[in-house]
Order: sequence, then structure tokens, then C-alpha cells
Amino acid sequence: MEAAAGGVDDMTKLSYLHEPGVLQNLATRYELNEIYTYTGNILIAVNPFQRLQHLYDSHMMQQYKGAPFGELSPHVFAVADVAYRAMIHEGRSNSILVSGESGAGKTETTKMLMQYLAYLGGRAATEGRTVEQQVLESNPVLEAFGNAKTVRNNNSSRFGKFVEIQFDKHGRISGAAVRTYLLERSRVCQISDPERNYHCFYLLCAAPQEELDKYKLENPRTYHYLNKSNCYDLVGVSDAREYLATRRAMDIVGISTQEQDAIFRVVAAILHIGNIEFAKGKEVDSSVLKDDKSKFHLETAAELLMCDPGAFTDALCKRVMVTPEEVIKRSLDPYSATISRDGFAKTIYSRLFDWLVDKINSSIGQDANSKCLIGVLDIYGFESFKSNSFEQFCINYTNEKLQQHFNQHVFKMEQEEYTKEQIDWSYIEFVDNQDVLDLIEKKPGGVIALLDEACMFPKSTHETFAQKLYQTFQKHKRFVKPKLSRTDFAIAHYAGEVMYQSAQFLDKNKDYVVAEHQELLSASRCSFIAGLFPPPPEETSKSSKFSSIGARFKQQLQALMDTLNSTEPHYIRCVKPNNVLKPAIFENVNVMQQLRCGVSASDLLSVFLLYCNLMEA
Ligand SMILES: Nc1ncnc2c1ncn2[C@@H]1O[C@H](COP(=O)(O)OP(=O)(O)OP(=O)(O)O)[C@@H](O)[C@H]1O
Repeated sequence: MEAAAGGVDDMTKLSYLHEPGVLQNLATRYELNEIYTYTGNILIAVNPFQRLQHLYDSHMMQQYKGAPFGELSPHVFAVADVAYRAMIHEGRSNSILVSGESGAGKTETTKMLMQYLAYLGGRAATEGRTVEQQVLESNPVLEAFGNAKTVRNNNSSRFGKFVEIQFDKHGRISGAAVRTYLLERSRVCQISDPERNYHCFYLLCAAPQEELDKYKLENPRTYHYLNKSNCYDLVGVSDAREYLATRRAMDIVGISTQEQDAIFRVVAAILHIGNIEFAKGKEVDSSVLKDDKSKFHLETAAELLMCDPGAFTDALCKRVMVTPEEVIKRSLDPYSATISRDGFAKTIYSRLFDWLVDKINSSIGQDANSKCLIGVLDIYGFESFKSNSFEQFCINYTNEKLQQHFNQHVFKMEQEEYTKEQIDWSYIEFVDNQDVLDLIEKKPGGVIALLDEACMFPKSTHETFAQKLYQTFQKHKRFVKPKLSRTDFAIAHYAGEVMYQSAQFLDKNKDYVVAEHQELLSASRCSFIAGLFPPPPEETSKSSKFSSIGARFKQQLQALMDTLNSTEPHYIRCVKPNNVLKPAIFENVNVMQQLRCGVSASDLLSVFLLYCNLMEA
């Protein structure tokens, strides 16, 4: 078969399925603004970095509605349409898994899928808010609080998301639920140039003057949590306009004016908290507020959080130690008080984010009777940087899980098709990554379990944790102890080897709120804020008190996999054609690496073989 001049819309039509051919095909099509290409029924979407309005207008939606798959040009709408029709005809739940590296276009793709599903399953405009409107407007709310500018994407989601859209027996949207995964907390207190903190901080600093007066806010350059980077503005985005848009979206989602006020009070308080500085106190290893400025910020934060300023200072600068004999109040030195301050800010922000997600869910409402749903997964892709920490470990663990899900699905599909065509399938090799998953999640003895053990044992350090890993996995095929480091470790993932720095693993895995912070905030005179800090469940034993981010994430991931396993999956692979985030630039090596990390070469090959065999059979 000759290669078509404009490329082929399905890679399985290529005469040879090899990397240069695949790349050439994607590049040719990209040049013509044909950003979508199939590989069998997997959709590859190359980020255009420009608005291609005509691709997504209502005329396009009409065209794709009910059109047989493959009849029209490849498109996200076609994938959503297949999922919807499969759901209606077979009465089965479906899911669409959107993957790709940061900036590849997952969130945009997810929004288009949701828009199309809202079009298919929406009700005729009735008065008030419709479920689909609420579902769509939950995006800007979550983006304002969970997205930020990073070096790789100006609007990067710093959390994973699974949106479950429920349908009634007539195929109408009857409810929805959003599940989120692992928000990046460290960003609240720590950003580096030229990144930004979460959008909401800049939006609030661009609010109308009377609101700024209310929250005692000034220029974003004033705030320590924002001025560690020189980037304040986003090209082509007006924070003032976005602030109003976010407020409107909050209205639609069902967040009351009072609640909105409390939310932005928390956001403003965090900015003030970041500006509280400490100096050495009179006593050894104690600290006091550094100057009048710090006093002002502390008092303002206390006012906004509606708590007692004296108790607030104590909660930041002191710790209560309970021994069997007595209760001792111990002072913190300025360095420890600063860490305490940042911990406070991160805790309150992550509680606020969780509240928003819960509120969106309760406000949209769940349809308990729904038999069918379509889930859309928008989750971080595989990451391998110069320096990789606990976040990358969790992200890559997620991707191992999804890769296994994909392998099992393709394998099952092949088996079924071959059986149907009466072809002997005994020779198909099943690529399995269970060994990496065991290394990470096995209980007892996996990396997560060993990390939890280390966190529970007071004398552990990252050095002792790393030594334990070296001992335990000495002979593990997927574990590598580097020669030159005593604390790093590498895992041979399906997409390549990643070296992790264990230094902050223990701290980042600990999931507890300092008792003094909890006490202060649960006593807030603002019911919204007190509600973010309900009393912790009764402690039955010491061990039940410990909860870890890793173990909780593992549970969440298992629940996600259980949901996905009960659905018919569809895959969309987003590709970022360049690192300068500009249209019309297609970097071959870059794209090739992404294809290898995601739908890997062997997966493409197996999908290809499957189609060839089917055509011959
Ligand atoms: N189909 C599209 N049409 C126009 N622009 C797009 C499209 N897809 C992506 N973009 C552009 O690329 C940017 C990055 O896309 P997006 O935020 O969806 O990436 P992502 O894969 O979700 O990244 P992250 O993992 O960092 O959240 C968008 O802000 C938008 O400017």
C-alpha cells in the first residue's frame, strides 16, 4: 500500500508499522491540522497549541452523533459517541482513559469529551441549573484551585481526576461524581521561577477593590508564597476576568455566596500566613513574631480564619508534649516555627480543595438508580526528571497500574477476536508488569509498606529507609541500587528506569495534622472553617492513628481500577509535539519518546497485528 500524500487516518493502514512510519504519518497530518489519528480504536491526539474552533462547534457534534466509528475523520467526539452508544445498546458502563505527559492536552480533551456527552445526554434547556451545566462548570472551579502554571504547561492540573457521568435508562445525564487524586500540596508554599502558585491566589489579588479591602490584600508581589517566582501574569489571561468567571462557575455549581466568601477568606489568609516571619525569642530555642509586619499578617490571618490571634501564635510557635507524667509546652526555634507555618498553610489548602470536590459532588447529586455510567479519566502521565521524589513515585505507580489495565484489555480483546475467527492464539505473548507492581504495592514487603514502617518508627531516616530497600530488594529484577549513592534507588518501570531521591519520602508520606493546628481551626468562629477540621475519629490504639499518603493513594487507585475493570474501556493518547508550547512545531524525537512511554511500541504492534489478522481472516 502506498503512503497517502496526506497521511492515513488509521495507523493500521500503514504498510509497515514501525516508528519512523508512525512519526512521519503523525507529522504529515499535524502539518495539515489533522491532529487526530487512530491506531485501531485508540485515538492519538496531537496538541495543536491553537484553537481549532471548527473542530468542536455544534455542527461537528451533530455530524458525529450516531455516525459509525471510522466513517468520519478521527475525533474525540467519535470516541465519546462509541462509548455512549455502547452504553445505550449493551447496558454496560464505559470509560475513556485519557493519558499523556504534562501539557499534552489531557484536560482539554477531557473537557471536549464532557461537552459532547452533555450534548448527547443533556435535557432540553429547562429553567435553573441542569446537571450537565453543573458538570461542565465544575471544571473552571477545580482548575482555579487545582491548576497552576508550570514550566511544562501554563494551565497544568496538579491533581488526577476521574469524572463519572451517570445516565438514566433513557440515556439522559442523571448525576455525576468527581474523584480526585493526590493534589500537589507543596506548591502552596514553594514555587520556583518561572512557575506560579495555584491560580486562585492571583485571581483573588485581581478581584474588585472592595474585596481586596475586605481581605486586606495588595499586589501579589507582596506575598512570600507568590514572590519566590518572577512570574505573576499569564500571557493572554486576565486574572480579574477569571476571578469573576470562577465566581460565576461557583454559583452554577451550587456554592452559596456565604461559602464563596469563606473560601476566599481562606485563600487570603494563606497569603497572609506566608508573610509571618519568626525571630529568636528570649528563651533558648524559642521564637517570637519578627516585627510589626509579621504581627499584622498574623492578626489579619486570625481575623480571616476567625480564630484567636494569641492561640494562633502559640499553635505556630509551640508544641505540646504529653508524657505519662505531665504535659509540657515546648517552644519551637524560628526554623521549626517556619516549617510549622508552612505545614499549616498546606493542610488548610488541601482541606479546602477536598471540600470543593465534596461540595461539587453533593451539589450535582448522584443518581443511585443509574445502571450505566461513562467515566473519563484525566490523570498525570509517566514522569522521569533529573530529580524524582515521592510525587513522581506515586505518579509512575499509577501509570504502571494503567499500563497493566491496558495490557490485560488488549490481551483479552485479542483472545476474544482470535477465538471468534478460530485462529490459534496460544502464541500471543502477554506482556505483564505484575513484578513492578509487586515491588511497589505488595503487602507486606513492597516499597509502600516499607515506607509506612519507616514512618511509624521514630528513629527512621531516609538513610535507614534506603538501606532497608537495598537489603530487601537486592535480587529484585526491577530494583536498582545505584553505585554512587547511599540513599537513591531506581525502579525499572515499563517505560524506562527512573531514579528516585529518597530524601523527602518519609515527610511527604506522613499524613497527619499537627494537633495544635487542628485544635485552633476546629475552634474557629466560622462554621465553614471549623467544618474543614472535624474532630478526628476516636483513637482506639496508637497504630490506628497512623495514616499515610502512600497507603491511602494505593487504596484509591485500587478502587479506581475496580471501577475501570467493570467498564468497557476506550483510550485516548495525547501527545505534546514540542516543548515551546507553540503551534506547527513537530519534534520527532520528543514525540517518539512519548509514544514509547505510553501506548508502547509493543502495544501498537499488537493492536496492528490484531487488525491485520482480522482483515485476512
Ligand atoms: N485540542 C486542543 N485545542 C486547542 N488547544 C489545546 C488542545 N489541547 C491542548 N491545548 C492547549 O495546550 C494546553 C495544555 O493542555 P492541557 O492543560 O489539556 O494539558 P494536560 O495534558 O492536561 O497537562 P497537565 O498534565 O499538565 O495538566 C492548553 O492549555 C491549551 O492551550
